[in-house]
Amino acid sequence: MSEMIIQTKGLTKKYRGRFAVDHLDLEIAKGDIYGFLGPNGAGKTTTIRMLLGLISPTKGSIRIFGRELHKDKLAILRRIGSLVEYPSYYGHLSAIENLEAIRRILGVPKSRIAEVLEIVSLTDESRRPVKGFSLGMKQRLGIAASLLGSPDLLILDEPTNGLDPAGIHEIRELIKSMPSQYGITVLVSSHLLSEVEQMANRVGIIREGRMVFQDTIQNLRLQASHDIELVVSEPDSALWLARDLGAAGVYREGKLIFPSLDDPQVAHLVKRLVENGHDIYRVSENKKSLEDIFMEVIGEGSRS
Ligand SMILES: Nc1ncnc2c1ncn2[C@@H]1O[C@H](COP(=O)(O)OP(=O)(O)OP(=O)(O)O)[C@@H](O)[C@H]1O
Repeated sequence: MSEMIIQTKGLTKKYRGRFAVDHLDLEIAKGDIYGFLGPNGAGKTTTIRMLLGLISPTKGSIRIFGRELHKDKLAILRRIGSLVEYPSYYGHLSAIENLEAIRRILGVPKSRIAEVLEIVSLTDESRRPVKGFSLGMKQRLGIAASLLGSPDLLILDEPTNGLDPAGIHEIRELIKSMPSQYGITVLVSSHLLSEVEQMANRVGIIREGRMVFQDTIQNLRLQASHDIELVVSEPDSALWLARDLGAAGVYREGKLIFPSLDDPQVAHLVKRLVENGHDIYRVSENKKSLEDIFMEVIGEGSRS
């Protein structure tokens, strides 16, 4: 099994008796781009604040880089870069000057500023006052700042929130390069699956503080049921025959719809229908989009 970078057990945060985060077991391995998903108010920011040691858990444990966060906080945090909500800058100062202020606090070499500006493709704009930057450029500058300390782990809270499609694309490409080019593991939160599905290899979905799904995106797709749709010559009697065979379906918009039939069941059903004199015009699979599956998982599905 690959090395765990973040592992929480029963991580819980209560505010005035209400669970903001409820017994969360996060597992993020080295090299992951982990999409941390959930609707607004699900508990993502609260979880991230606990991971960064900004607030204490009510209960549960946090291990980062294999060590307990509360025992080795400073050593662990030194290896984490983060961007939580909108970063604030001195608007009248340039990108270089803003980064210089942070560099001094961190005590890293001056040469690191040019390196991080290069990584986020802001080298050409680095002498302009930040107040003229677009939101996407400001977010990239925030990521540059989080990279100054050469972190092993990057934690980004909704980095694409409020960006236009071009800005989202830039941040996505930047995040995608982190594990492969710089060996950095990434935790990125979002309330939209579409924003993380093209960059994350694993996702954790939370709803009302609880983990409802944690696995690869491929397995998220697989776990969803696919409807099998049949168009036949005599739908009513075909439906009865299918019921006798144990396949409960419905007739809708000219199609017989059967949820969750596996391949042998489909083959058996088709065979028996043909044997009983039915003409079968079409057999198709209605695959749900990843977004449909996500909405179902977070309990906002219109079809379930
Ligand atoms: N300091 C606080 N005091 C009381 N309740 C809080 C506090 N911080 C968060 N909460 C509550 O905890 C729950 C989770 O909030 P959190 O901000 O972690 O969600 P989120 O998933 O990050 O959502 P968003 O994307 O809207 O920030 C919400 O119901 C919120 O109202």
